[in-house]
Amino acid sequence: MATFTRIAVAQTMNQTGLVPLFYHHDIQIAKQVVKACYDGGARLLEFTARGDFAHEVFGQLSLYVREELPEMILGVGSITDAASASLYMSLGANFIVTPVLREDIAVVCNRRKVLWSPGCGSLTEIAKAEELGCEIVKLFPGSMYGPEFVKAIKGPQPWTSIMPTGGVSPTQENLEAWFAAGVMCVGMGSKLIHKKENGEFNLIKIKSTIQNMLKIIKELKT
Ligand SMILES: O=C[C@H](O)COP(=O)(O)O
Repeated sequence: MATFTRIAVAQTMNQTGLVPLFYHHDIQIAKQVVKACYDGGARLLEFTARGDFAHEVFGQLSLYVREELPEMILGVGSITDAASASLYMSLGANFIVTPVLREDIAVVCNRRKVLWSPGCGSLTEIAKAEELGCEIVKLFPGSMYGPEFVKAIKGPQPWTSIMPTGGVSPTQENLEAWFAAGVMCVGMGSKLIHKKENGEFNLIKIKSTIQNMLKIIKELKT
């Protein structure tokens, strides 16, 4: 089960403002990426459960994080049904991210008091998610909507906490636009979890990009 409460997860999302996300089928490589993110200062990580046997990799990763990086809050993404959400919570997921809003997922996560963040793309979906107990909605795909969409939502609903994901980039300009619009944090995958020309993850660049981003986000949040 989760080792962090949903309140602790939400607070860390708010404090650090960043949720890196990635998937890899090889546990050794997955561990290296998580460690690089941790060394860069990230304290949340979403493992996107997109491959066959992803739950087996996640289970091992979850044990690794508990033993070696106990301050890291490991969650899971790309969850599309309640059974998968339950499986990953049993494997230690501290938060559940989903590409779409589904009531069955809300029910099983609320039952275990695990934070869940559903992909939403309209004010109606956001309102429904909040009625179901959602603390932080994922605006997905973020770049298709953009910071102006967030500003428009925060007008009538200043209480809404938003995490754009999909197409978010680590540049100062992009981060400034999102945080000025009022997002709580950003989710970031391909533009952060860099690969080298040979296809291997560039762990040094991942670490330095996160260090740099966290500085920028901290300034934008103060
Ligand atoms: O839900 C996850 C997104 O597909 C990640 O998008 P990204 O790789 O553009 O950050």
